[in-house]
Amino acid sequence: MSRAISLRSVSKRYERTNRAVDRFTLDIEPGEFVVLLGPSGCGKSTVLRMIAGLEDITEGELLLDGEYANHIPPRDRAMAMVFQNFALYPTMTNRDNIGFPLRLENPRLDCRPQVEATARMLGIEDVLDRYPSQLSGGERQRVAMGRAISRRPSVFLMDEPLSNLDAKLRNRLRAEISQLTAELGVTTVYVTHDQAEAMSLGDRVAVIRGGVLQQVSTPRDMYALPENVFVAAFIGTPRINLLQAVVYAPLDGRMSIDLGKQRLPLPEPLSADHQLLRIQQGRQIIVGLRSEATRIAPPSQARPGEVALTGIVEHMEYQGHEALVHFNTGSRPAVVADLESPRPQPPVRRRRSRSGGPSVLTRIKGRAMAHVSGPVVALDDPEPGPRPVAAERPAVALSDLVVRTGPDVRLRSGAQVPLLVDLAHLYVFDQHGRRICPAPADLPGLDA
Ligand SMILES: Nc1ncnc2c1ncn2[C@@H]1O[C@H](COP(=O)(O)OP(=O)(O)OP(=O)(O)O)[C@@H](O)[C@H]1O
Repeated sequence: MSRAISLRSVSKRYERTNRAVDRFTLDIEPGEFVVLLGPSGCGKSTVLRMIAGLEDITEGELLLDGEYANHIPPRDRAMAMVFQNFALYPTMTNRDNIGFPLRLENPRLDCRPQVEATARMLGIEDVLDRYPSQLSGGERQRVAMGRAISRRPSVFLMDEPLSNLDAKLRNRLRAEISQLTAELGVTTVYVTHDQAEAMSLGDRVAVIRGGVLQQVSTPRDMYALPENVFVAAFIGTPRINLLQAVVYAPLDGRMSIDLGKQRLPLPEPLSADHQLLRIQQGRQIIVGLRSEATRIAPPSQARPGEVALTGIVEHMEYQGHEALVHFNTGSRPAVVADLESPRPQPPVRRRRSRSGGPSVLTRIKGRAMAHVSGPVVALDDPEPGPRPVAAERPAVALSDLVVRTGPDVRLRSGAQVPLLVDLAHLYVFDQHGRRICPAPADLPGLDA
């Protein structure tokens, strides 16, 4: 049996802390595999533990198969949990470890057939009579999974079960978990901070930041239509290029996006999405370009919808099957709060503000607070009103645009290279980080 799980505006407050989980709402279908994804400390494990009943819910409701379940003790929820640290009993053989939940349920049961069937499913029949200390990490995690599935639970809760394993083993076990949960048809909630793992495993992925659910979508939609800049930056490798920009919309001329030293002219007639950008005229926005949205080619080779830029090669990252070229286009990257490993930024040369601008301390405080809630994007020194095109700007971070290319392309550092940007793959986020292009589906009057 597999169950439906609903979290309705669920919050968790620990003593003397802000909400670790803040009004979290999510409906999980029976048999669905949902991944909770987010940076360290965002509240993923707390959500999982509230589903398991290991953590009280401060506010809101948990429903299991539509029934109010906040008060149900963990042992009566028919759920099994797998943790990152395997959590096996060292003095028991692996056979006894797998059979333990069965014996707990019914001490007189001969659990051997069920243990052996489970072990066969996981390919660990040969190690049943050894102890956990005599196993490799991957085998140990299989035993831990065996223990979780032996009782045929109605829900699997997995908290970073692969994070203690090396990359190769992780990939293999990932595939096995996917196959196993599909075969058993058990509702699975899986916690990870690894976006690649989330994207490859989940029927749906729920991205959390600072205890707040940002978006829940299929992996494909999450990549194609991130609802905000945080999701856009969290999903995908290499990280999406996020550039500070301003919409330039003269009454009598072509609309464009001013990236600092260069502009992206919007093709005419304007698409419905691009027309909506007109109301952003003069405001700071964030342009998102994934590494595959730009290619190295001269303007003469532009296809419909492509516009020209140039970039100076900063460095190349050879990846075997492809190469990533890091360009300086004279733009200013937007800084996304709360990502685990922000792009390294070289020191930015600034003029000291004499007119009472925000102090360094205020800016640091602002960014620290953004870890808990608030804006997902930090636009350094936002300048109100339209900005003159190609005006003198403070020095920019050296590399602001990463472009994916074939492995055989050879480029010299410092070379100026023509680029074509495919505007069909242009994302625009407003100054709060919300996606405005492609326009959100719930925008009134836009059906597609
Ligand atoms: N028992 C506790 N008492 C007080 N604060 C707690 C407790 N457990 C968790 N927290 C806080 O709640 C927040 C969410 O923690 P949680 O473990 O759910 O995050 P997470 O996303 O699973 O992080 P990680 O990936 O590092 O495990 C964190 O700020 C954490 O410090």
